[in-house]
Amino acid sequence: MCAPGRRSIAERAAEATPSRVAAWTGAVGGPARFGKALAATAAPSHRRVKLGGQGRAASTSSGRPRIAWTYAGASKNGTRSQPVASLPNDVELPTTIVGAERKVCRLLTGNECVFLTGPPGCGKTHLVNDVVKTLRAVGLSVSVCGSSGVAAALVGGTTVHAWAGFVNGDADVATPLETVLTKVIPPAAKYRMRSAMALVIDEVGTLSAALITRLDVVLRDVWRCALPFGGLVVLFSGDFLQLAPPIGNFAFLSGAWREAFDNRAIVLDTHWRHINDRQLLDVLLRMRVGLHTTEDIQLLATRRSAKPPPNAIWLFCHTIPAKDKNEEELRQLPGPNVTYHAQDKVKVEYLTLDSARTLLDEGLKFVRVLKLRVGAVVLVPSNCLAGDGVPAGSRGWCFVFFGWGVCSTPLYGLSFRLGDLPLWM
Ligand SMILES: Nc1ncnc2c1ncn2[C@@H]1O[C@H](COP(=O)(O)OP(=O)(O)OP(=O)(O)O)[C@@H](O)[C@H]1O
Repeated sequence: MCAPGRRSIAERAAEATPSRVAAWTGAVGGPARFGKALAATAAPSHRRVKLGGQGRAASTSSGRPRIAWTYAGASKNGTRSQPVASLPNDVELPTTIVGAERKVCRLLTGNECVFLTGPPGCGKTHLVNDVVKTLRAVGLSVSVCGSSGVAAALVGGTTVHAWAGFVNGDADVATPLETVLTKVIPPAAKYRMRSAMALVIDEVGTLSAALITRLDVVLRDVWRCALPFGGLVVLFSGDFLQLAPPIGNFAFLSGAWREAFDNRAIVLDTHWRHINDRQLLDVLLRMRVGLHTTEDIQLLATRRSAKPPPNAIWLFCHTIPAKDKNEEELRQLPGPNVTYHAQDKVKVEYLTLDSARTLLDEGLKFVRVLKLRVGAVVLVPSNCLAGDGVPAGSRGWCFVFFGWGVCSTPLYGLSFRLGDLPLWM
């Protein structure tokens, strides 16, 4: 029962359902229905099984009836009576999407898990972003994660740990499962897991097999379904020939991985990043598989210099020396600092601004206060400007700062050099 004037979750879900989606199906159930889900393991081509519960038709302002989530009575664990999202059967993909994007979207909406891989710069993250955009546009609730804060930022998501509510980080992989389920994972995270129709994880190569296994068993419990990842359809993307997990075994050694993907993968093979430098691309591709030649090493050695040019990018293994170097370079530039303060916004109901701020600060490690000066070199860390033709990793420099009306934060302009063409932002 809802208090007068307050709308039920079913009504709110129905209103949030875009008109292009025929229905969201209610899927809740008690232990008696669990057997159905277990039986479904024998039919992998139709992986997701509705666990029962009463889908309730709710009409919207347009009068179109929709089916939305409902509760199906209380269970021993109160949170278990929360609704579970499930993929609609009849998702209609836009005719404009083609190629690999179409293939991945068709597999996912057909309840097939997808592992997307390929060499560096072949567009895995780019494709993941496109797929997420398309699936959301047709009304699916898609959770997006990266294996690290930076990987998450590139796909506009959160870390896997944050999404799953592993608030103690990797410690929650080793803690007994029952403790993690009952005492660690907050209700908000369980709600998040139950609300997702698809889960996307980019840069999965650096996650350990133990983490994948833990995620799998947690989702099986939260969804009350014995299928891999509880029946949640997943898109994992990454390249196992780039970085190994810092701790533990490769993710593909997890039993859940084999159950979800077997040996199947979609492999991208168009090289976008070094498209204009075939020689470097060949060296990198040989290094990736450990087949680099003496000539490759000699070629890379020519890039070594006792006196690096002023525009060289410095790489550090740790944040503190990188920050110190940035400060040092900034001090050498003339003119005053122009300071920018990050402004966080919350778009979801289950987070307060303060908790979102803590999550962003801890997870993404982006600076809260950024100081720049005219002449400072900047680097685009994500594909946020890809729509303007500026790929991730592009370098630019601040050439002027504008004051604008009564705004206290000045606008700034950047010039990015792409080949010989300066692009003014
Ligand atoms: N289909 C595409 N059209 C245009 N540009 C693309 C396309 N796919 C990728 N790119 C560009 O190529 C660059 C590399 O893409 P991306 O970062 O997605 O590759 P990746 O395979 O994820 O790389 P890595 O393995 O290093 O993470 C990006 O700048 C991206 O904008």
